[in-house]
Amino acid sequence: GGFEKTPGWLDWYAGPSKPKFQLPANSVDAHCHVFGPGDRFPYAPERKYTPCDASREQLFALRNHLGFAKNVIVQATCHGADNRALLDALTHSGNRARGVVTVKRSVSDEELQAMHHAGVRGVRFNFVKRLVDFTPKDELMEIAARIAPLGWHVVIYFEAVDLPELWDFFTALPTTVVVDHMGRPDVSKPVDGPEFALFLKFMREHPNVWSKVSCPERLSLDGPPALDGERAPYRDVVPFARKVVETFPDRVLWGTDWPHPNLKGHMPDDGLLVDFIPHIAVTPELQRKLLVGNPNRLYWPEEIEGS
Ligand SMILES: O=C(O)/C=C(\C=C(/O)C(=O)O)C(=O)O
Repeated sequence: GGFEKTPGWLDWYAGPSKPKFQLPANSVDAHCHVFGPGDRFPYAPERKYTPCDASREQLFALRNHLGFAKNVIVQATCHGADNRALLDALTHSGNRARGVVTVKRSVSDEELQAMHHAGVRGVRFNFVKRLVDFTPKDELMEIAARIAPLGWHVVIYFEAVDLPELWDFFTALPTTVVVDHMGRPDVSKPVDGPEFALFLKFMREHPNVWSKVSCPERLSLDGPPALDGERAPYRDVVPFARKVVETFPDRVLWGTDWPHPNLKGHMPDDGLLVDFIPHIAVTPELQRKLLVGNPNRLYWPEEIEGS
């Protein structure tokens, strides 16, 4: 116990609004976290920030409030490779949550099997330098080779400037690869410029690569949005997210990123983040792929008729 939250850290938005956008049935919040509570699930000693506690009960209450049917809970760096809080949430979700864990090469096959049974379907490799220290690529590739037979995929979180140096490693991964937050493009650059073109090339040339089009609040340089409901908030992010959704409609996912770790400028109202979706997936068909078809095919394939 006694974990002091990182100074300047904002708690998630209390009392999120009810979205105006009606989520389709069986929609999935495909990127969110549970943190602690610290007295039950201590934060990792090697962490680079200490979050506020964010329990499975609060996550599932938000799911119901927003109108999602399911969650994909992603291990965050503040818990390191200690996945107990995440696994506890999966086992109390009534099969309505799947997980993406962080493991070290020392993880045993029995542990991987137990995680699979609990609903884990992927591992996360984080390359964001403010969040993690360096992990040797051979260790990561060894982990990818061990989880591939389980049918798991690899979630990668990196910054756009690092894509060139990570390119050979990413394109050698033997699994489906899911990119967090479009690889954090610099939205001050043109959407048809060379930087984002490299990310689009990554997806175009590698059909095993998917992307989450989430976290506009992290990418936008607009600052706290004037959410008047009509004008799209985070307008500088919209062209980037629309480009990915419309170019690769069958390989995109969306998530709230609740409880939004490491946000200091403003904290988004999760209800208004849901209202952002129609600005980036502009037809009901694209919305259904983004929110229902794609995440259920990837995380609940056993529930799809004829699968
Ligand atoms: O929650 C996110 O996806 C984004 C962040 C943090 C993490 O992913 C993490 O700590 O694992 C961030 O950009 O600070």
